[in-house]
Amino acid sequence: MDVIRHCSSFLLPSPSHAAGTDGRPTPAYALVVLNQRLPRFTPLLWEHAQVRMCADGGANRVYDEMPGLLPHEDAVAIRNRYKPEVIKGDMDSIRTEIMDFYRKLGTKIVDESHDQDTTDLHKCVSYIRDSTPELDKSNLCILVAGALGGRFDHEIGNINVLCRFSDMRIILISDDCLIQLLPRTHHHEIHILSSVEGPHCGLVPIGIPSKSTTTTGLQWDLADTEMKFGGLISTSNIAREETVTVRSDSDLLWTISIKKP
Ligand SMILES: Nc1ncnc2c1ncn2[C@@H]1O[C@H](COP(=O)(O)OP(=O)(O)OP(=O)(O)O)[C@@H](O)[C@H]1O
Ligand SMILES: Cc1ncc(C[n+]2csc(CCO)c2C)c(N)n1
Repeated sequence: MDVIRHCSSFLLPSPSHAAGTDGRPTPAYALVVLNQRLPRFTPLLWEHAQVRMCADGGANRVYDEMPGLLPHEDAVAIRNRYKPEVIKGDMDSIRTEIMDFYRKLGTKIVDESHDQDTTDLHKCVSYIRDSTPELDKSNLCILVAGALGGRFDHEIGNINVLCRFSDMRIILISDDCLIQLLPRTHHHEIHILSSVEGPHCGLVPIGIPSKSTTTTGLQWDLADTEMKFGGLISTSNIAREETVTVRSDSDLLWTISIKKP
């Protein structure tokens, strides 16, 4: 079975640091900003990304909160510089003046108010998959800012997007942690960047129980272990080694804490 290697180098500041540790190419990143308080490192994610989108009310957040994250720069200049390429959603949360502001700057607005069966994050991921020919999909990683904390129905809806697009690399990010899906179709090698993440982590079966999961590099490793809701799931685990490996017969969520500055 093929191995997928994971590394949170998008949390590191400079492109040279972010270029990977072993000569492998850095992924191409797309950023989706949701309607939640912006994580403090959103400007960094923005710089790493080749395409930046806002999900509906996420555009309010970029307009309102980006200047506060870059307090030494002029707010007007910040708002003009941090311009999403696309705003997509059912448009019931974005304020009219924000939509007008970004439209005038050239942002593409995609109104899908007719679709009340998929979330705005789902709509944005579909757009990135289907309407961004400039992005190299073989090496694409979608970073989602503001996906956690707040309303639980939104959080679980965001996690469901990981499952609905299980063949895409999508990472949900908050100030405190990140979450991604480890599909059962691959073995996984997770490079831990201990300067910015860990040690607290978790592995959780999603959808169906796992009959067998095996890991290395954790304080409480699993050895052909069963995991299920209502039984054992791995929370409050600790990443002990620079590389954590995971193999499982079912899709798992991997989560790791993000260090405070
Ligand atoms: N409190 C939250 N926690 C996590 N994600 C959120 C939260 N609020 C919004 N989001 C995410 O941001 C996206 C856009 O938010 P927005 O408020 O525009 O959604 P919405 O469609 O108006 O939701 P609703 O109608 O249920 O309030 C949502 O689809 C969701 O992915
Ligand atoms: C069974 C079921 N539950 C909830 C919704 C509502 N809903 C789900 S996604 C969405 C769009 C949010 O921007 C809305 C309103 C539905 N359609 N079907």
